[in-house]
Amino acid sequence: KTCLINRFCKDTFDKNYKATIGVDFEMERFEVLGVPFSLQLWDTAGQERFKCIASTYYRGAQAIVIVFDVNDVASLEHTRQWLADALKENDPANVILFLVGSKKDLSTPAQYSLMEKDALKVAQEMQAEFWAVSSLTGENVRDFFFRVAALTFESSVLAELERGSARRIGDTVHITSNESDLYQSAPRKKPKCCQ
Ligand SMILES: Nc1nc2c(ncn2[C@@H]2O[C@H](COP(=O)(O)OP(=O)(O)OP(=O)(O)O)[C@@H](O)[C@H]2O)c(=O)[nH]1
Repeated sequence: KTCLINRFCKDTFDKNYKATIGVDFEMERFEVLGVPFSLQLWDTAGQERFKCIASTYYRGAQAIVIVFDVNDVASLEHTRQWLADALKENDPANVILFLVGSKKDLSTPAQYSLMEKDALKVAQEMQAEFWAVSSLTGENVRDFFFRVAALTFESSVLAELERGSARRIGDTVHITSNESDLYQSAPRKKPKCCQ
């Protein structure tokens, strides 16, 4: 997870493993349809002993990205448990899910296509979008995060529209302007007979 975020946010790759302790945070700015939009990326720890700290940061996520190693079947199996943990803190109806297979550079095309079948099944079960990436080569990393930004932007706009329409339904609309205001841009001339 850390390598994936570092590839996208800093365009770097470090092959030395440093476990995330608790949680790390990055912010990336986008412009979607000309509108500035920031994505906060919370990189939570995968090691069992730090899980308890990490899980306190799951709440309120707009998108959940579950990452596994495409060369490790057990890590794909484990994604169901990660999803269950993340959904304890979130309403599944309000969250966008991604299943991401990492380290694609380490698998041969034959190995990859075997694994892809299983990953697509799991993704379908989860109702998640599946992406395979390599943080080492950068394959698919930018496209993946742009997709996350596009879908979270869309869900923010929809949520804002819903809040707006709820306000309109409950409100009473007072019309306070007098007739003359309505014609400000083109004042009516008095008919000749009244002058
Ligand atoms: N070849 C290859 N190695 C990778 C790739 N992504 C990560 N690694 C290596 O895998 C190890 C773990 O990567 P991290 O990104 O730190 O894993 P993590 O999920 O953040 O781990 P935790 O912080 O413990 O949750 C590191 O040694 C990385 O160099 C990749 O795309 N290709």
